[in-house]
Parts: sequence; C-alpha cells; structure tokens
Amino acid sequence: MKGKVMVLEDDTVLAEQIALILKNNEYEVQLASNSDTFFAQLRTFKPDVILVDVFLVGSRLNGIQVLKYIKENLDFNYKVIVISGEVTTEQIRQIRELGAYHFLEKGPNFNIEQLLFHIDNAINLKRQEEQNLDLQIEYLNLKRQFTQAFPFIGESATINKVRNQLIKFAEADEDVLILGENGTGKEVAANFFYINSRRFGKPFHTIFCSALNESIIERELFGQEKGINGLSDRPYIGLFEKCSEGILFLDEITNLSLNAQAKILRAIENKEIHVVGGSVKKVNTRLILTSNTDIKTFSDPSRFRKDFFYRIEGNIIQIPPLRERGDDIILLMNYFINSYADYYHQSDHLELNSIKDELLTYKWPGNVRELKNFCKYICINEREINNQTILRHLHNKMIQSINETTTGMEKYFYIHNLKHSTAAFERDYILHFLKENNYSVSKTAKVIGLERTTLYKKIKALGLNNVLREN
Ligand SMILES: Nc1ncnc2c1ncn2[C@@H]1O[C@H](COP(=O)(O)OP(=O)(O)OP(=O)(O)O)[C@@H](O)[C@H]1O
Repeated sequence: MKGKVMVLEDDTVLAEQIALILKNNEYEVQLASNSDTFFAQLRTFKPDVILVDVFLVGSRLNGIQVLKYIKENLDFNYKVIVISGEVTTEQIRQIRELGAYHFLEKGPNFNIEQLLFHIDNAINLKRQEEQNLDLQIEYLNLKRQFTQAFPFIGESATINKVRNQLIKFAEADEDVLILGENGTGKEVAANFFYINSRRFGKPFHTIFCSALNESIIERELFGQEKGINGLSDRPYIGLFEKCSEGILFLDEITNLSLNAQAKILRAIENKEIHVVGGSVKKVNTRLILTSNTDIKTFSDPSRFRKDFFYRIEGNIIQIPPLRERGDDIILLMNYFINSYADYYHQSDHLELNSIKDELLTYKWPGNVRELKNFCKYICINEREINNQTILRHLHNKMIQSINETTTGMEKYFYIHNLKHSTAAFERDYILHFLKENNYSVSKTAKVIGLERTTLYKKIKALGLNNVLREN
C-alpha cells in the first residue's frame, strides 16, 4: 500500500472512478460526499492525502471551508489537493493561502496521470517531513539527556561570560583552548561546547594527552594501515578520522611533546592526516584543548609550540576558580546536595544563603570537584543535613587545610570568626591530649579536666570520631 487517500466529492460517479484508479495504483481510499461524513470519517481513516472538490452540493461546508477548518483546527499533517472546475481567481488565492498542497483544474486538461503524480509527490513529502520531525525529536532528546548528564551550573557574571564565549566559538565552529585550575569544570565546558555546536550528535572523543606516549601517538591520532609494524590484518582508525565531522577533546594538551603538537597542528591546518604506513586522508575534525596550567606556559617554547599558540590564541577561554564565582557556590551546593541527598536519604530544605560568607571564607583549592566531594561526604555521613551540619564539616575542612600549611598560633588567625577559631583551637587541643593518652577518652577527660561524657560530646561535635575509630 502506497498510502491513504480520502476523496471529498459530491459527484459520486466521478468519485467512484477516481477511487478505482487509486486502488489499482495501490492506494487505500475512503470516499465522502459531504463535509459532515468527511469529518466523521477523517480521524479514524487518517489519510495521507485529501482530494477535495470546491463545490459540494448538499454539503454544509464547501471545499474551501473544509480546507480552512483542517488547517486551523487539526494538527495532523494532511496534504490537501483541491480539484475543481469553476473557481474564481480569488478562490485560487484563498486555496493557496490556506496551504493546500496543490490545486488541480477539472477542465479539459485534467488527466488522471497528473493527479497520481501529485498524490505520489504529496505522500513522499509527507513521509519526509515526518522523518525529519522524528530526527528532530531524537536530536532534541539526545541533547536533553546530554545536558542532564553534564549540567553546567552557575549564573555568576564570570560563568555567564564563559558560557557566552563557548556558545560563540561553538557556533562559529572554531577550535578552542580552555584553561582553568584543576576541578574548575573544563570538561563540563567542553561538553557544553559540544552540545551547542553544529557537530552535536557526531562523534565526540576525549583523550588524556598524558596517556599518549611517543611510541603510540601517531597511530592513536592518525591511524595505521593494515600489516604495518607486523601488526593486525585490519587498518587501525585514528582519533582524527573517527572524529571527522565531530569533535576531538585533547585533555591536558601541554602533556604532549612538541613533536606531537607539530603533527596535530599540521592536521588542523591542512585538514588532512598521514596514516602511518600509507595514505593521506582528508579530515574535518574540530579540537577542544584544555590545560590546568597558566597561560604563561603557552608562551614558553619548551612547553608549547609558538606556531600552535598563534593558531589558537584568539580562542582561549579561561574558567575562573570557584572562589571567584560568588553566589554560584550556593547554586552548586544546592544542586550537589539535592542530587546526593536524593540518592542517600531525604534532606531538609536548605537555606544556604545565610551561610554564604562562611562558605566563601574557605578558598576551595580543588574548586568544583572539591565542593562536589564535600557535599557527597556530608550526604553519606549525616542523617539530617542542615546549615549546622554543613558548617561543622566546613569548619573541619578549614582546620585540616590550615594544619597542612601553617604552624603555631598564626593558623587560628586565618579563621575570621571567633567561634570557628576557638573550635579550631579546641580541636587541636583535644587531639593533642587524645594522642598523648593513647586515644583513651576517659584518661584524656581526666587530664584536661572535663567529664567523660562532655569530652565525648565535644569529640563528636568537632568531627573527631573518625580519629577514635581509626586508633
Ligand atoms: N559548573 C558546573 N556545574 C556542575 N558540575 C560541575 C561544574 N563544574 C564542574 N563540575 C563537576 O566537578 C567535577 C570536576 O569537573 P571537570 O572534570 O569538568 O573539571 P576539570 O577542570 O576538567 O578538572 P581537571 O583539571 O582535573 O581535569 C566534575 O564531577 C563535574 O561534573
């Protein structure tokens, strides 16, 4: 069956003739002689094409009114072909404006071949439109899934600027270099670039440059013909070819040797690769490069090729560290805690704004990754999450980090909060005497003049239970 055709025609003899020819040409046909029976059958029959006469004797609506109703009220993709003998120029204009697929005159020039030709084309067009719509829906679903899997949280001015730059370069189909400290979200940014590029849906591969040593680099990037170096009876497809039309993400580009950088530069400049042991192939591969080093590294010719840098220097995106993103810390924390809390247990509604200053006192050297792991740790270790529990863990984190870098009284001055600073001192003090007394709570309590239960409560509040458990 080629498709379904519904015929609205008051001349029943003509209608039967058309139906016979259509059936002989493998169409399924439904006839109606007036608008009421037509609409009564339309929804169940679901035609691909509707043939409609303009003048319909004994019908409530004429053909043009039927066409108007279909276009204005029904969202199904019907293709309407209007056939009529006596129409005015004004009616033809109306038929066109109402979006009929075609108008055919019944006059002496009317022939059935012509009708079949237009029905065939209308059905092909409809199928194509449906296919395109399916592809569009599939594409949008993929985009939604990808965006959910790699959320890019943040509304601060600096992050919005990064987002705009990424969109601009992605839309312009440019190679980019993304710089930022560890854990700032360079991979998140790379995924955002991909989602917003016209290459979305095409291959996207990530390679950690430190994993590419000199002996395998050419094969991995550019591929190898079969039988070369006594290897394999099949050609090896390199990443540049795999990602042709798509994106190759080279993570930590400065870990590549200058020699390897030269080969990559050649590949993007000439848009071709030299497969090991053989042919030259054309490729159209977009590159996202990242590095956690300072921009200065790129002007050091012993780390990065100058010619490569000149090629990319206009397309550098700097991801700011978390400590420079202001309120984003609240958005990120809410997001992480909610997603982990969903996973482990229910949490109360968090009002993180009231502890924002304290959250920002800590510098988060590990950036978003550190914040994410911090949230996960709290969600795993706390039954109930509220600002107090968060502050307690933050506080321990601050003390730990200060202990790692500072000695003497000075370290307490880093905490600009008397309560926290006192707690830091208490923690060090209790730890010192616990150690001296072999981690016995009773002995330590005696030595420092506290009730055993009071000391126990303090140990818990200061998050020192782990120390007891481990010793
Ligand atoms: N803006 C953000 N929104 C949501 N999650 C983020 C964001 N930025 C980073 N993350 C999360 O933080 C973690 C670290 O991010 P990512 O791996 O992108 O950082 P990176 O800069 O590439 O790190 P590295 O330098 O170590 O390679 C990931 O789990 C990521 O999902």
